[in-house]
Amino acid sequence: MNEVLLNIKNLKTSFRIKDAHYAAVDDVSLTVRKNEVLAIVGESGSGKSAFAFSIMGLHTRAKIEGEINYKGNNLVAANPNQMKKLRGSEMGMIFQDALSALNPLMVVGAQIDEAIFLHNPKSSKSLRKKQVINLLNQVGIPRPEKTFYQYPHELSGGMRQRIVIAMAISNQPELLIADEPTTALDVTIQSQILDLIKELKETIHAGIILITHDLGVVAEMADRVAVMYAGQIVEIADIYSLMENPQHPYTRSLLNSIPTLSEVKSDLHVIQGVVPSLQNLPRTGCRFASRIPWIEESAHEASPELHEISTGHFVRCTCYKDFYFPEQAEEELTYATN
Ligand SMILES: Nc1ncnc2c1ncn2[C@@H]1O[C@H](COP(=O)(O)OP(=O)(O)OP(=O)(O)O)[C@@H](O)[C@H]1O
Repeated sequence: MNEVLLNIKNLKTSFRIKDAHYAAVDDVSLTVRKNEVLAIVGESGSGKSAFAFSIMGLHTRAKIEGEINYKGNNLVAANPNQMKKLRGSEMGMIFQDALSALNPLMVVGAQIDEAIFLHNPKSSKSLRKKQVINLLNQVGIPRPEKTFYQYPHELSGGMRQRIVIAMAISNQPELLIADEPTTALDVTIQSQILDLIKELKETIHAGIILITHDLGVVAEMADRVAVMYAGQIVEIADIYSLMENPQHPYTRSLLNSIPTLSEVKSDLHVIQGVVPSLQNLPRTGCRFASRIPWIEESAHEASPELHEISTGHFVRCTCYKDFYFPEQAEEELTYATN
């Protein structure tokens, strides 16, 4: 098995709202190995970005507790300068919105050049130019020499996202975080960008955290998957176990929402509702209980833990054992009486 790159223990990221702190990431523990893609999935508001920003040291006002051990150093204790050095060199991030991640007043080649220069100030200009052209080639830019001198607004959304990826990998990061890297793109471009990220895993052997709300993307990309709900991991497993044997009601609902060509999926088997706002998150008991009110209260644990149901496959709370979709019970009843 590949070496552990990131070992996160009991991470808690809280934001101050009025007079109190509220945890958007609440007691998350996980590892990321070299050469693996760990996908983090969950609906909007489940805490995925807050988690990613905590690792990269990008929160300015949040209170961060727990440990983020990266190659043996706890990043929670690192100062802003140390984090700045790590970002863009050993750790790269691909943001959702390429346009706001790029400087509109600078040609894209110069922006990638700057990323390289920042971490290799002794490298010569001509060598850096060659590196930029190589990177542009690597991310599939058709005419790198021309694109070097173009401004972000002159490029399409897909091309801009490739530039952001080129910047993120310019110093061969060991850890790459991609936060919804394809959300803003159309389907064809989306699959090209995903292929590119897959290729990066092969070529730079980075550990990759891929954040998405799209389980279709996960199925295509991930080695392991962590499902987040209301700031907590509710299920974590390797991709096969998660897809073949999802257990947590939330994971089962998310999977049912993926349309497939071979199967007509029932809308009825998708749990309705949204993640509560930060101030309204239930902090005791099963956080998902209010979305599955038809499940007996006694099925939930008072303080839900992650249970290992098979090697490396963990599920939070005992409610998964008694869970059913209400219409499923009705369908089964109809079938039995016909
Ligand atoms: N700076 C902040 N101050 C206060 N609350 C915040 C802040 N950033 C995020 N939150 C809240 O924390 C919770 C988690 O947000 P986060 O952006 O991490 O979710 P997400 O799963 O990444 O969602 P999305 O897919 O929409 O990006 C949300 O309730 C959000 O409103």
